[in-house]
Amino acid sequence: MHGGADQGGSERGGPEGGGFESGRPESGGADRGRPETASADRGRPESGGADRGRPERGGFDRGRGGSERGRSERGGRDRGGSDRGGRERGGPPRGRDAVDPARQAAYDAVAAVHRDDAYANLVLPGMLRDRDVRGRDAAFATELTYGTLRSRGTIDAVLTVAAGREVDRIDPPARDALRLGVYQILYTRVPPHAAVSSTVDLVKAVAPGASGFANAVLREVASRDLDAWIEQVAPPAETDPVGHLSLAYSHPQWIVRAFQEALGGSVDETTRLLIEDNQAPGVTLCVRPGRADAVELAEEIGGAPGAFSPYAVYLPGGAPGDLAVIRDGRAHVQDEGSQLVAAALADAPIDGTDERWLDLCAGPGGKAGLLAALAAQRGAHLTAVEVTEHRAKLVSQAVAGFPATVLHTDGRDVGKDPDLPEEGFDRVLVDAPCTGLGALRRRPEARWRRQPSDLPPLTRLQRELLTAALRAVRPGGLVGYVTCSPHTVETHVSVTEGTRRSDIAVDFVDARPLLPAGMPGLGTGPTVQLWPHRHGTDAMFLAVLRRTS
Ligand SMILES: C[S@@+](CC[C@H](N)C(=O)[O-])C[C@H]1O[C@@H](n2cnc3c(N)ncnc32)[C@H](O)[C@@H]1O
Repeated sequence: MHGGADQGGSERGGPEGGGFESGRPESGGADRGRPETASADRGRPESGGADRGRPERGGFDRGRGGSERGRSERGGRDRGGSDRGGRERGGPPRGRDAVDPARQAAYDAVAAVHRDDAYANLVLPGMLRDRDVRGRDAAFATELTYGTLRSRGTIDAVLTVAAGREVDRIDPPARDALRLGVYQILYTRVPPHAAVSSTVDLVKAVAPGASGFANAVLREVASRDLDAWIEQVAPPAETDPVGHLSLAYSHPQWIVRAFQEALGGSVDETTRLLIEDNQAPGVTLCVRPGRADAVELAEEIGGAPGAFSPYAVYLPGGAPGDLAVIRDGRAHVQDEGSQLVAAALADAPIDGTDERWLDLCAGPGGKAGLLAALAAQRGAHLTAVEVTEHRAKLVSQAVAGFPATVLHTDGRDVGKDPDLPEEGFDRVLVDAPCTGLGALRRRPEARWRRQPSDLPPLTRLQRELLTAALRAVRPGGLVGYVTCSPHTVETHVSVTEGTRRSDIAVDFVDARPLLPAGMPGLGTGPTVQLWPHRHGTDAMFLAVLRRTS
């Protein structure tokens, strides 16, 4: 379960640290017909990306091993040839040293994700560090890893046709190497012959005997461009829009359907969202009020103040962990949407006392860090609850020095735990565990791991936590229900069901005026749904409820 500020994901080609939402890279590159997003005109480092949500292509015009060696391509076996065992015609397997370190690292990371259920954003930085892969090589390895994982749906459909067999009938090492090769051919500026020969080298190292097969398959892939392949493998947009978008923009169909429903059925907006999901997001800091100022910090580090959140600073580049401002607790890494929903709850008008704030799902502490800083300025105290021990420790670090108490307990224990009394709080945040479908751009493999079957247990928990929050807030107090998923079952349905099952009466507060004036695309209220393609933020949902009895 993840969401909110727990969105690691360095795509910066280097080890990262020092934040709750680590590394959000910027990317450059071709941008054919990419719809404008809010981020494009507000000083955030631009993310490039070609049509179809292709990840960046700029900069990586590289051949095999980082330099084109002018190798003439050897013909391999026919596509029908063996992809396992046997000795290659070109001589003995050449081993790992024939593979350049960037591609080897990308392969190892992709293989670890598929073989061991690893997370790319966790496994890759360590590999790059341990192998001393840096600079452009690290950036290349990162692009290959993230791009291949994101684009897996499209890549596998192409591979199935080019190989003449289902991808799960290709041995896993050869399959992952081929995926990396297809990605390079169809999505990057790596010259096709270099992508083919470097991938064949990789296959020789990881799947000896399959290189002839790989050579034939990749040459077939290289015979067409991405648009031509999509025309071939995707169903027609006119008769099957969801199926088409799913193949063209590499998202599972159930996720495309959920996005389209949350966007009121608009195919155009869904397309723009999917494209944005395939971009590497930039890094945003959240300054902690009272300790730093966003405009001053932006000047200090050469970044840009956020377009919407008064606490946001867009990072120009480099690893946020290197920044003194993060090390000394003046700021943390946090998506701007996460900042906005936390600040909206803190700023919502309230009658009566306003001293006891509660964050019922606080780990790893992104929103708690902001709320605790605001509480300090406003004479309030934050209680931050987290059920997972190691996350509770992260919350303690996030709120250190602020008026805050961290409870390592179950948020549903309101009324049972003496530190969580019923009617004991003026403002309560429920940043509920969710599918994280609103932050897919940060975790390249997440879209393939998540399943519709994840929804029932999550929505049950969401409703239980919301009813616990309603018990915890005093009459007249406010509850903010937040998810970093736009799936309507986790947003509107969970709020409606959670409040219906509680015998506590509530009114919806219009959340739109709680967001910065002039913020576009906030809908008809009273809830708010933020979107990557509209606001440049994660797809955060916010409902604000006032307890009336
Ligand atoms: C979406 S994340 C919260 C992100 C956090 N608010 C932030 O901004 O960093 C949800 C958190 O709720 C925690 N959680 C799950 N079930 C819980 C429960 N029953 N009580 C308290 N916390 C819970 C998860 O461990 C996870 O850390």
